Amino acid sequence: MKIAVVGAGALGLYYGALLQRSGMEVRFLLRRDFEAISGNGLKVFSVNGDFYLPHVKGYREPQEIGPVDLVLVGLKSFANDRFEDLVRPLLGERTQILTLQNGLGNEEALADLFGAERIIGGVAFLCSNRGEPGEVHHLGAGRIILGEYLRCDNGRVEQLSDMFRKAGVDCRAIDDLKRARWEKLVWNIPFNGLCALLLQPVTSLLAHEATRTLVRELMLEVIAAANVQGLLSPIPESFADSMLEFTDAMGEYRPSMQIDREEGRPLEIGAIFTTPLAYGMQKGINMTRVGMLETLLKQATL
Ligand SMILES: NC(=O)C1=CN([C@@H]2O[C@H](COP(=O)(O)OP(=O)(O)OC[C@H]3O[C@@H](n4cnc5c(N)ncnc54)[C@H](OP(=O)(O)O)[C@@H]3O)[C@@H](O)[C@H]2O)C=CC1
Ligand SMILES: CC(C)(CO)C(=O)C(=O)O
Repeated sequence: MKIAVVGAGALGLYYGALLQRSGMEVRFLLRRDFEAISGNGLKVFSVNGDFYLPHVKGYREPQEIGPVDLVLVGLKSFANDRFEDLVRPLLGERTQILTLQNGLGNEEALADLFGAERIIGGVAFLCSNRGEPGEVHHLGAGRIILGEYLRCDNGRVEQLSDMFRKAGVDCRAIDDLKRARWEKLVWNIPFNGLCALLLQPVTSLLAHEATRTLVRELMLEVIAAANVQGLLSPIPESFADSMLEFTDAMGEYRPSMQIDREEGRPLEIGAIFTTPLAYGMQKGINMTRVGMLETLLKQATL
């Protein structure tokens, strides 16, 4: 399988490197890291063992890559307005597009431009950061769940899961991508939002009764909005408690949105807050606390 990685940052470089190491032909669309990677290859520092790829195919323009079998999208969602320029030149008649971005609306944006039947979504439970040009740091986790954007035959998602598993990624196919996306938001909305706002790690929120309660209330709002979206099965309220326990075990973790704010980068407020709020409103659910958090984040990053 010939794969193009569009959005070759913390997530795209990490998964792309694993796929190349397992024998796939991977072509990376590079910007900041073009010279470093084209000249000296890619170093992966990983909790599962470091490795080095001396020869990596890097390109500055998608036209130089041409049509591939799979486009792996790892852009931050605020760059989705570049889909047309960056993805179109990579498409052949049967090219599949897999987005591993966080939040809602990414599959829809790709489907509107390139056709819904091409689109596959993946929810990545990964902690990776960029390093110096030519380096990526995998700090933990890495599991992916994959689902079709249109609910139909799951065959090709099973094949992609198999490809990721052969590359060493814990990966499985699921029937309800929409449910998986909302489940991830149950974590991302309170923790990414509050940690980015306060510039404090998850432990600060969990240590105090009042902020722990606020996190849980935000989670319950997200679950209520999720459960009117036509999921195959509802998300139980107990999911909020399991997410709190999961986070208790994470220690001083700083969510990606907090790191982005600390480093002065734009935040993915649209995909993680604005679009879920709109989907809730369309079905009559007003997530008031989530709306307040969205407003505060926008104010804080003006
Ligand atoms: N990192 C993680 O652990 C996880 C990330 N995610 C999600 O994955 C997505 C990607 O996140 P992450 O990898 O952390 O983000 P990064 O900012 O590290 O990577 C984004 C990449 O996109 C590239 N890019 C942006 N615009 C262009 C363009 N016009 N042309 C070419 N390349 C471009 C950037 O280029 P340049 O090199 O020039 O900066 C960068 O390499 C997000 O939606 C995030 O929420 C989900 C789970 C975990
Ligand atoms: C759930 C978690 C911690 C890992 O994927 C995450 O999504 C993040 O840091 O943004």
